Amino acid sequence: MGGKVNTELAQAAQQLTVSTKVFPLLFLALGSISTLATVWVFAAGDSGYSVGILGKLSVAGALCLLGTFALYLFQLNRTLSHSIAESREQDLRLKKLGKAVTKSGCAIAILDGRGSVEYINQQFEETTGYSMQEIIENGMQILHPKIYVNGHLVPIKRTEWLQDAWANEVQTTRKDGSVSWASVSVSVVDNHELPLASGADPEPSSSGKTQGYVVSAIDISELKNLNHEMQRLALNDELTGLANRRLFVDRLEMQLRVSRREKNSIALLFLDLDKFKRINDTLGHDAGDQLLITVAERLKRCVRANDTVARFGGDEFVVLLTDITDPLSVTHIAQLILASLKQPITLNQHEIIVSTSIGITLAPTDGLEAESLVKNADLALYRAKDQGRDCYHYFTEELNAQAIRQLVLEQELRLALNTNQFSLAFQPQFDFKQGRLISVEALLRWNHPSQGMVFPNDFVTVAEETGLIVPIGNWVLRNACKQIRQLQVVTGRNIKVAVNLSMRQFHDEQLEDNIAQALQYSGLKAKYLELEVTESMLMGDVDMVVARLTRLKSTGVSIAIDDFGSGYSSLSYLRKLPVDVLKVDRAFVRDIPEQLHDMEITAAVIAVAHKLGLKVVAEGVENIDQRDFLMINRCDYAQGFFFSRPLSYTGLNEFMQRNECRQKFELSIYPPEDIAGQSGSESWLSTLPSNTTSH
Ligand SMILES: Nc1nc2c(ncn2[C@@H]2O[C@@H]3COP(=O)(O)O[C@H]4[C@@H](O)[C@H](n5cnc6c(=O)[nH]c(N)nc65)O[C@@H]4COP(=O)(O)O[C@H]3[C@H]2O)c(=O)[nH]1
Repeated sequence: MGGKVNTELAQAAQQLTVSTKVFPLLFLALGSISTLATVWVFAAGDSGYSVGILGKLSVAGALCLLGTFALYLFQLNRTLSHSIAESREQDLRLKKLGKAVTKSGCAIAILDGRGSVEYINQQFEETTGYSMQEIIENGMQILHPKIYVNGHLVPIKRTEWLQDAWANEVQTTRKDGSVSWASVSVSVVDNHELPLASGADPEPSSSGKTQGYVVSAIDISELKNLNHEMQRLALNDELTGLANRRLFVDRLEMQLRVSRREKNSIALLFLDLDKFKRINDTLGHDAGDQLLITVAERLKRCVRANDTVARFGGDEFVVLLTDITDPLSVTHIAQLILASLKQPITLNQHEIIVSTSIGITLAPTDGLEAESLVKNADLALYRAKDQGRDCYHYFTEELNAQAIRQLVLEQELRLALNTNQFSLAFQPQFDFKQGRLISVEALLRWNHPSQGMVFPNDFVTVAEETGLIVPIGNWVLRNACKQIRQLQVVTGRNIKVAVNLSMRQFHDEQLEDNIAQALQYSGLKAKYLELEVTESMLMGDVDMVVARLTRLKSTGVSIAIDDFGSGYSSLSYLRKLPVDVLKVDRAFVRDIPEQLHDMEITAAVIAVAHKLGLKVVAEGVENIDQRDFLMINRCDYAQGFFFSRPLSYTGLNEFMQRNECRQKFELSIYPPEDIAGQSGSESWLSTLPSNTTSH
């Protein structure tokens, strides 16, 4: 705008110059014409005529002269009025500009060509807390301005920012010592931008000499704080304040670059609290949170300030140890962590002790990529857990090979499901009182194209981890119901079938629908289907478990607890659960009669289960002593190699046909009141075949 005003002023000045040059020329021309006319008249010699002409010419000249003068005055007046109007307008504009600067919401400072402050506006004073006088006297450096350079806050050099179009986010310190942030921009004022003196020519921009600087700043402290908070939330774990996975991986990548450059090692420790879920479920989430906070604090105390402790979520923590010179120091820190976390923690007035498992990997020895190192440490952690928890384990190539094998297994399992490679084996369960087969347990088999028969213990864990167990489990459910219903029709006997549920299936919201569909599709009545859940699946929030079991039972099926005794549930906990059958874990039956302790436990479990109105199945009965012990202790049902190995559908059919008459006979020799003290005696059971085509 200033430039336009200057141009207009220059034009007016030029007009005035032109007018003042034209007037004397006109005057001279007219004077010359009248003089020439007079000379010519005198030369002609006719004085009377000449005087007359001369007089007329003189009058004409005088009139012309007057006219021209009047015209000149008119022109001059117009130019002057125009200039006055323009200068008023410019004055007004300048006033407006001045007001805009003084009252601006931006903090504005005007500096002279040497960078000394000449003026700051009201907003500048309010934002910084300094008066104009203080800023003029001390300069901008009193604000301790800093900017980010390569991720670090550094003071701004004076020469750095006093240049045209400089713009940056600047951190300053207010008079009260608080820190603020401003978005600052600088404009240079050249001399050609200043109002021009009358008649002066505007100079080209390049040759303009710096007359001063205008610095304008907008306070962005709030925005910056918000940004900082968002960044904190994005990079830090909200609960513990530790780095989160993103920040950790960033730091890991940075440290990998440093370690490559400086040729030193780093270590990554992956931690998982043992049985954290149980603490969370029993003491509540607030206690769980408190525990995680305490663990975070303890971990920080175990490492140096420049090491990183992060929380990946849940109860997973990761520690990055840098600049390792002695590999033993990593073991030492792992031991320190194990010991530190094992110190008692008070939660909700309960003193608890947590242990942890740690997986360790080293770079560059085990890998050079952040992603693979995290994976390595995770694999090593799994191995530490497998080894009984509360310990650390280093990553090895064997672990890696095992992980690859699992990946292959996962792909093979998917193929197996789509190409019908699964089949079922059925292991009979006998009723001691009736002396007959009353039920079978359906057991999954995988007919691997190259490895032959594969047993569930070799693939169920991977199927569970990958979630494939859900479709595989549904396949088992449908086929078990279908084949047993078929067998019921063929043999005319309404035997039951027990199907194993996996953890994932148990929590699958579709399970009830899948059960209903399997029953409907097969025509099997719900009362002939039993679901086996393991003790470990029932751990946790008792109300939730009861609700889940109640929903399952509403489909009409019965529920058995498999491997009872291997977990941590008490018999009093059991009382609350709507279950029908207890299966005593094979581990207790195995050492009967050698282990007195196991015999006592088994007898106690049977007695209490009966008190709770539950039936008891003993698993893994392999010999006559075990059978007799169980009979004497009034166990209801038995299953094991002593009676029959798992059989194919055809094998089971044959088995049932063969034993029909014998079972009738055996019924009569088993009056419950006669069995006390009969351990080791011969009975109908010893006549059952212990060798049949097994599956
Ligand atoms: N040493 C010994 N073993 C005996 C004896 N009697 C039976 N067994 C074996 O013990 C296992 C009994 O099944 P489980 O405890 O439910 O244990 C099962 C069950 O937890 C799981 N499983 C089997 N089928 C399925 C299934 O369809 N779904 C799920 N989720 N898991 C299954 O795999 C486990 C192992 O199954 P299998 O290899 O078929 O092994 C079977 C069976 O062959 C005995 O007298 N001595």
